[in-house]
Amino acid sequence: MRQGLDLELVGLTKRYGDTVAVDAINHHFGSGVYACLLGPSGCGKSSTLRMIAGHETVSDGSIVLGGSDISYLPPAKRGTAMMFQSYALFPHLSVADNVAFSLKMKGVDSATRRKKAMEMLSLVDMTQYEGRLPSQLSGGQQQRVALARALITEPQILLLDEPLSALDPFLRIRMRSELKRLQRELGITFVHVTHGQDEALALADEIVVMNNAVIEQAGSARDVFNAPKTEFVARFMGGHNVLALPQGRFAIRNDLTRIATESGAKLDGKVTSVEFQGTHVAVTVVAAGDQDVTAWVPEEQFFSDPKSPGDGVGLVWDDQALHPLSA
Ligand SMILES: Nc1ncnc2c1ncn2[C@@H]1O[C@H](COP(=O)(O)OP(=O)(O)OP(=O)(O)O)[C@@H](O)[C@H]1O
Repeated sequence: MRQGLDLELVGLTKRYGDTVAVDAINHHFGSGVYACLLGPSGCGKSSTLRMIAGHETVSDGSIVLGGSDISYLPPAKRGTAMMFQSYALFPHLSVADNVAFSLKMKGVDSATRRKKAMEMLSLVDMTQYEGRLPSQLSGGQQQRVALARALITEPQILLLDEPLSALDPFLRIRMRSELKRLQRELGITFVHVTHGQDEALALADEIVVMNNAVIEQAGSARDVFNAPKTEFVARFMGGHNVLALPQGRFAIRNDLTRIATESGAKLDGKVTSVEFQGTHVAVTVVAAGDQDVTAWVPEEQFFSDPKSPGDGVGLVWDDQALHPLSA
């Protein structure tokens, strides 16, 4: 395992003409974390990643790796490596030559290149495909080659831009656990851009949620999911209701919102939809103030007292489950 370095973004800004794509963000990535930059399309995730990689110029602010300002270094001198969404493999080069490519550019001799490329291919379990061309590989295999190619430079930080988006759902879940394994084995920092909440929750030690060019919230996956600070984060992470109550606005998890079985409901409403989801039933209620509130009722409990659209119901929760929202 390599000794990692901390990565710091200080007032990092990206402007394209009049568009502010990244607006003076500050963040500290501890060494050896798996971090996900999560947010909707256009929020500035890729611009942030590309600035860290050096594929996009910094408009303002700086990128500091292990105490050194790398904002103006060329990509190959930063200690970072990037894996692209499209993998960007060279179609005319074999798997082994694709992986060894950056070493060739650096003038490393062919025996050392080959040895190193085979080590990297072994890391991603692809040694037997070393002689194939990219077009002779499946999407998942191409992705492994792209990973090996990025890792051969021994980066401190691996940057991944939507690395799983081209894979089918089954393979995506498999590759996701492989990424996590690789990161653990190498002990380096991974910064992974995604717009998938499930992907971020499954992978990340730390989730950085971006919206409109700024960081809305950052923290451990568990904290960001369990205690969203803004309405945007609560809605974007999913699995939450946003409640407007006399004492303010709050987020509460759907599974901690319950249908009252006796009197004492905190909100009354009418069922508008009932969806069976396997382990639970999602019961959506329109409550006072025309707000939609969804309770995930464990399936056995639901079927012992089923509800249908049009039924009047009460909603209850423990007040400790409410998280005040700042915006
Ligand atoms: N080269 C460019 N020239 C002009 N505007 C750009 C350029 N690249 C990105 N933008 C704009 O900057 C904003 C942020 O884009 P960015 O690609 O960083 O977002 P994103 O969160 O990665 O989105 P996506 O998930 O769709 O890739 C968007 O409004 C986008 O239109």
